[in-house]
Amino acid sequence: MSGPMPDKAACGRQGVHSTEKRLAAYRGRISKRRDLMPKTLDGQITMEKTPSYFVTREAPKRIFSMAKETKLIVVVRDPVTRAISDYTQTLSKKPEIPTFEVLAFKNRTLGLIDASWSAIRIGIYALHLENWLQFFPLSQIHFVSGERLIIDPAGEMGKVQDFLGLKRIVTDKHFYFNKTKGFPCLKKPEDSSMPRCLGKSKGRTHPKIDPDVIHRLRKFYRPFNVMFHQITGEDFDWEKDENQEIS
Ligand SMILES: Nc1ncnc2c1ncn2[C@@H]1O[C@H](COP(=O)(O)OS(=O)(=O)O)[C@@H](OP(=O)(O)O)[C@H]1O
Repeated sequence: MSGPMPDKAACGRQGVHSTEKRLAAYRGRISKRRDLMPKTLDGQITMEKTPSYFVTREAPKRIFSMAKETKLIVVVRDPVTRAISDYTQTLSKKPEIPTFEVLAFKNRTLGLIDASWSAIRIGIYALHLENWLQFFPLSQIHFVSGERLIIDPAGEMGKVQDFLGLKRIVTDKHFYFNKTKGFPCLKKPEDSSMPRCLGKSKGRTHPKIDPDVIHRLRKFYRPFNVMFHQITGEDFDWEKDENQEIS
């Protein structure tokens, strides 16, 4: 950079000023976007789905300042399987990326996991949750088990409906299991006469990962899983298969 350096005070003022400007612009965008939304009528619930919010540092504060009574639903699955699923999705778009085994380590000889790799970082649920608990009480956050959502979709959906204070309308009779896909499908959604199953890009086959790497990852996640279990009071049963993915 060339030219005279601005003095510190000016730099500071400029920083505050531009932060305020950015915040004002952000609030403006949010309120404009909100004006475009249809009104929520009596008896309706407005829902928004952005998976990345759970791991976005600023999200809890922003959502809290917009509507502190918001109910939050987070779908979690075994973090090791989640990391492999995440990698599989990236691999499908960029086949040239290094192997999972290479990306997972900072130093493989020392067994040092690369926790800055997003596929791994996202699965440290306890840390992300602590960020949300600075603003929202645990009673406003509901966790859906990704594993149980596959084997017992009606049971998991029952708990979601209870959490939202809704009558249990979605039940067992709304689902059937698609053996080819390995996932449940909705028998007949309201807006169609056809069943609705997961799209083509879901349920991709995961690459086979070196069992030693899975073992190392299990060890890495264990304390965070324990912490997550202690905070939520829920057991997600992720500790069964030492060297294997939980599907
Ligand atoms: N309804 C339901 N029940 C259980 N599991 C589900 C469901 N919907 C998505 N999935 C699985 O979640 C993984 C990521 O899915 P998505 O592609 O929708 O996620 S995202 O769009 O990237 O956020 C992906 O996991 P894998 O297929 O194992 O890699 C999806 O299959």
